Amino acid sequence: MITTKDLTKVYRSRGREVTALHGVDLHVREGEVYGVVGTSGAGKSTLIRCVNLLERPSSGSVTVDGVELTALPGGERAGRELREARRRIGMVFQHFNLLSSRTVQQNVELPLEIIGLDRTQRRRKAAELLDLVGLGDRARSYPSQLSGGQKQRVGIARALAGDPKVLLSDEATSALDPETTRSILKLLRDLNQQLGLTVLLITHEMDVIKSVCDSAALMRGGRVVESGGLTGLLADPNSQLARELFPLGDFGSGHPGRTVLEITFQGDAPAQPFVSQLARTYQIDINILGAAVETIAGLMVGRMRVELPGSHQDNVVPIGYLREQGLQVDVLDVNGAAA
Ligand SMILES: Nc1ncnc2c1ncn2[C@@H]1O[C@H](COP(=O)(O)OP(=O)(O)OP(=O)(O)O)[C@@H](O)[C@H]1O
Repeated sequence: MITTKDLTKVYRSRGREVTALHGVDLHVREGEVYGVVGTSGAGKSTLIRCVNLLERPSSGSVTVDGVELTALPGGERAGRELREARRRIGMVFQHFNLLSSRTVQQNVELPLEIIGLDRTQRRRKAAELLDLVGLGDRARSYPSQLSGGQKQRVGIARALAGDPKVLLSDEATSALDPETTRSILKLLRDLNQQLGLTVLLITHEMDVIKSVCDSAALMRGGRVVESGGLTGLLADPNSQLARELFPLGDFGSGHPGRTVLEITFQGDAPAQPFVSQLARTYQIDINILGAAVETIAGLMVGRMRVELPGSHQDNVVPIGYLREQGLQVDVLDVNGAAA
């Protein structure tokens, strides 16, 4: 649904050049919630602004819903085709960007006025959208009379006015408290499911990725350093995103002459029995160094670090047994890294 190829953005101001994006390839599938995470200055805002061409990339291409936006004419002012394509891309902002002199309903009607809908159609559509975001009873309020979460709901209703297939969210929950953040993320998830909306969001919070995203990309220094579906990333022992999403903590790394395993299980895989089954089957003492269970992307994921007597070679058969149970098993070296 959204593809960027070799996207590069160089800002030039007062003789200085900053390369904010270095050849970014991103692929967001239809109907998924995709999160881009990274620390400040990683290039997230630049990336999301390049996706709807609020910012013109220096090179590379952006395709949304089959239309290559970067191939459409438009310099300082967007041409008609680009404006049409943008209408199918909604955007929500960290600071809501509502007009304070307009009521909630008038804010939602604004993009409908630009499209040229008449008054009756605008009213009907705005009322539907406000109902959808749970603010049907606040149509006549002004933004200053609303809480942060309610303002963001108005921002979301406005973003949906052009019946977009794609919603871009630029740190939509960063200005909100944790409980309001949860309710806005739930709303985004509900809209994704009810309307089949594809959502691309940027955030600096791993919790946002964990609670709402199907896929994620990690950005650093203007580059995507890792990306993929969350379940796949969690099964990858070398994934840095997975470690940040699901930190195991410092459980220690065992003793020389013993083997440390990291066991990851997902969904319905039994959390406990495999350790006792393994101990019984092979008559070995198993030392549990640590364990954690979390719900990520709606899926229960667990990880356990255990220590077995003997070297890796001595434990080839028990390790094979665990893998036969459908468990992801990684043998850690003495420093705790996957061998
Ligand atoms: N308009 C601009 N002119 C010059 N440099 C810019 C401009 N916008 C962003 N930059 C620079 O580009 C780099 C990436 O910035 P960007 O805002 O995309 O990162 P970010 O990951 O969104 O960070 P943050 O979360 O702090 O907004 C930074 O070095 C920033 O200083």
